[in-house]
Amino acid sequence: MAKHNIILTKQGKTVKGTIQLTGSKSECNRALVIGALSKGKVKVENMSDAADAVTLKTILDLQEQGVPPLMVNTQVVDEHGAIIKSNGPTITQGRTVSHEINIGPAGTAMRFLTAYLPLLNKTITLTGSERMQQRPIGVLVDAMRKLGSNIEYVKNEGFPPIKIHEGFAQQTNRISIKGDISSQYITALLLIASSLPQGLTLEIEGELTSRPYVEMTLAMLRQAGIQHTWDANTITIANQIFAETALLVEPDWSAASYWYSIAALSDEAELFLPGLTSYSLQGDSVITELMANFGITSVFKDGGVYLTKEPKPVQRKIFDLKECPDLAQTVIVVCAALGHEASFTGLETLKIKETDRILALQTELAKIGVKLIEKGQVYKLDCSEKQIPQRMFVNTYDDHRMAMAFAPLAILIPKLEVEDADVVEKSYPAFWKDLIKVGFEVTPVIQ
Ligand SMILES: O=C(O)C1=C[C@@H](OP(=O)(O)O)[C@@H](O)[C@H](O)C1
Ligand SMILES: C=C(OP(=O)(O)O)C(=O)O
Repeated sequence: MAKHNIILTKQGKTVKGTIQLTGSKSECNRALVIGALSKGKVKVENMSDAADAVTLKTILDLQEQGVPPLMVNTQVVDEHGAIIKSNGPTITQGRTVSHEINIGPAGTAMRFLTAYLPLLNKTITLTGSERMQQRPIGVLVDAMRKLGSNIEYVKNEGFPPIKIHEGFAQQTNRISIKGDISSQYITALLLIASSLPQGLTLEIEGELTSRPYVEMTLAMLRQAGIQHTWDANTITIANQIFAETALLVEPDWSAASYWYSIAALSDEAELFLPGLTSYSLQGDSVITELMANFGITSVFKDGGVYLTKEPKPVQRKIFDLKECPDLAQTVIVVCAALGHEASFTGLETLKIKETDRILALQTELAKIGVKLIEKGQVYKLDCSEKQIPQRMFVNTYDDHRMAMAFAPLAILIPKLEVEDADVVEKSYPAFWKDLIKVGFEVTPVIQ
């Protein structure tokens, strides 16, 4: 697909406005899977516009209607394996041996479907973008195999695509799972736990990364009528039925983080983000505390949050981002732009996200003369050669957060060109339109 670049400019260093953010991709993806598992008893309110959530909804809806998943990828083959029909929804003859779902770049959806689809007792191949095929899934596949699912790797051991064979019979109700690679594996298993005939006890081995996302899962399950116990490193969910209820998807705090960086790089800011609360299920609401270090005050009133900026010297030297990995780019770019030489921990999982985010940050920050130096578990910014150029080209590496974390630099850099502007659709499709609302100019680059 053709990539469209844009040039961002901003006159003046004041931002004022009201921005209605779309629903949280994380909450929405959970609500959609819970809705599907409950067979419609649990409704989803405030569906997110995030492309990843829309894709997941489309796939789940098609499954429910009994239509082959993502019809464009459906193939019907004869008994010798020859393709006799593909790309069509109306399959009336032949043996349907393989439906293929292509989840694109949606990591959370990939992981949730790896746990959910085996319960449907169909043979389905689950694949994703080129990058998705490099993002590990082995820990979750191993767990699903132990539970009783027959899954094989289509290309590389431990990575998508995977082929899920029909015929699931629960073999055990106790699984031990590594906690330090991705919390999404744990969430995926917790989501299906109450639908398993014997329920599930998960024992988390080692450290648990991205813990607030697991807490979000359990809180949403509880809202949907599913109880759990969590003692030390063991979470248990018995076989239970869902309550008749609705899950309300809150606005996305990860998306809000870019408004915090815009405020942090401005001289003056008055922004209102409706719908955000201080008691959010999203761990990324910690951005209010992180950005307080940069002089941003968050006041919760009128059903949302007001942000104001008061210039102040940044004191905090160490940021641990283990519980909020999606804020890493936001916070690191702001520190770099302000020349604040902080250290960061908890970045271990960044290398397996939409891109290797450490490498991407290092490459792009070098364009403003800033180094992000790895020292064991700690990353340190060296801003000694920082310089703000007149122009900068931001490579985005198919990563929405690279685009959105670097966009606020347009407040300091007169002409900021951002590669592949559509990349933001993954979680925040209205991002560029929202920037225009507060006075940014967004000009498409004619290629
Ligand atoms: O469960 C979720 O909704 C998510 C968990 C996190 O992933 P990891 O657990 O892999 O860190 C986060 O980075 C991702 O954007 C969304
Ligand atoms: C890591 C992310 O998403 P996912 O893992 O769902 O692709 C993200 O949104 O930053």
